[in-house]
Amino acid sequence: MTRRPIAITAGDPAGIGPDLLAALPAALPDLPLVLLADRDVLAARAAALGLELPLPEWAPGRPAPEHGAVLWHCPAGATVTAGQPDPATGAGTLAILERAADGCLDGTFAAMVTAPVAKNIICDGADPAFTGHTEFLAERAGVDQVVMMLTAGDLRVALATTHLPLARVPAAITDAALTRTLTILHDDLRRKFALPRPRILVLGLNPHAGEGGHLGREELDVIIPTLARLRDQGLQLTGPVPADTAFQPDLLTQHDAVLAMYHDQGLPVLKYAGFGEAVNLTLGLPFIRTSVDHGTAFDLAGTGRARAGSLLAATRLAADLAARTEGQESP
Ligand SMILES: NC(=O)c1ccc[n+]([C@@H]2O[C@H](COP(=O)([O-])OP(=O)(O)OC[C@H]3O[C@@H](n4cnc5c(N)ncnc54)[C@H](O)[C@@H]3O)[C@@H](O)[C@H]2O)c1
Ligand SMILES: N[C@H](C(=O)O)[C@H](O)COP(=O)(O)O
Repeated sequence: MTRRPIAITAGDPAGIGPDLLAALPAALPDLPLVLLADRDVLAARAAALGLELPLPEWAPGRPAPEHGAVLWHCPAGATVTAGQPDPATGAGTLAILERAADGCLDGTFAAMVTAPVAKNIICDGADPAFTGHTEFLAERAGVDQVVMMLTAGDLRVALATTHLPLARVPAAITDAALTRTLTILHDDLRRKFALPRPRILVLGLNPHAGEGGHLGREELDVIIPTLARLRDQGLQLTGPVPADTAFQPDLLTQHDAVLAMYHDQGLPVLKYAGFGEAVNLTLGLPFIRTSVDHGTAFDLAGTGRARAGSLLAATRLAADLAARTEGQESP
């Protein structure tokens, strides 16, 4: 088990993040956790849910807990009402992400786990260019490319493009970007998941993987030649295969991960298979970051009906990965 604490970020203070954080200390008493949240928001949500939550407070410079949870108070920046998002809290939400990422970069934290943010609320209140944790953390860590991968049981789905308007996806699938994505995916499956020769199933972009060029040329012009070159370098790649028939048990059991070309090609299948228990990971960062598979669910904030399964799974996976990769040059 990791001795350094894991940072857990609260996400949008009006969403279900604080509900889930309030339940975490009792659910995972053995793990050292630093919860980054507004103390009043967390206390109010715990009270609404009938949870006991007297958490010791922590701040950088103080001894980190070896087990159990502590709170790093991070002001929300506005009065918070559960279920009513407010762009005035956007800057506070981003400041939490910065603190967690910087703590991972300087070695204070073994990993970070994120509860959901609302991208539009951050765009409206703090940073119009914000598109998601994935891209934000890549920039904060100074890396040019990362890979979003979600896991649900044995199913792993990674994405070649993330939070991009659909109209801009084809142009983003270039030889350089695909090469980088597949290299990161291959390396992280080896290092983080102990798969010495990962087998990756790559989807086409167009219906029927382009039907020999009659339904789109991206397969012929970019994906097929890139995969051929990477196979020559030793990567085990199948495809590009038509996305509509790729998610069948026979094919999936022969592969360790699927690479989808865009967000809504891969994630609906993954979330159908495991919504509520799945975990989102960012590969290619110089630290471990996991997250929930769901959004802010403003309709459920403060009601007690938010399920905590995905946050628990994300926290356990972060702890396992931290223990597994401790001592490696880059996790
Ligand atoms: N990890 C993240 O930060 C993340 C992930 C996805 C979406 N989002 C953001 O969340 C916001 C809302 O997105 P959305 O409405 O598409 O998705 P959502 O996941 O918030 O909600 C979709 C449906 O699932 C339900 N649901 C979600 N989480 C649940 C839980 N833990 N337990 C029980 N039911 C749950 C909701 O009540 C809703 O009916 C958007 O602004 C989006 O940007 C953030
Ligand atoms: N694409 C993710 C999903 O659908 O679950 C979600 O938007 C979160 O992405 P970030 O971790 O980049 O915020």
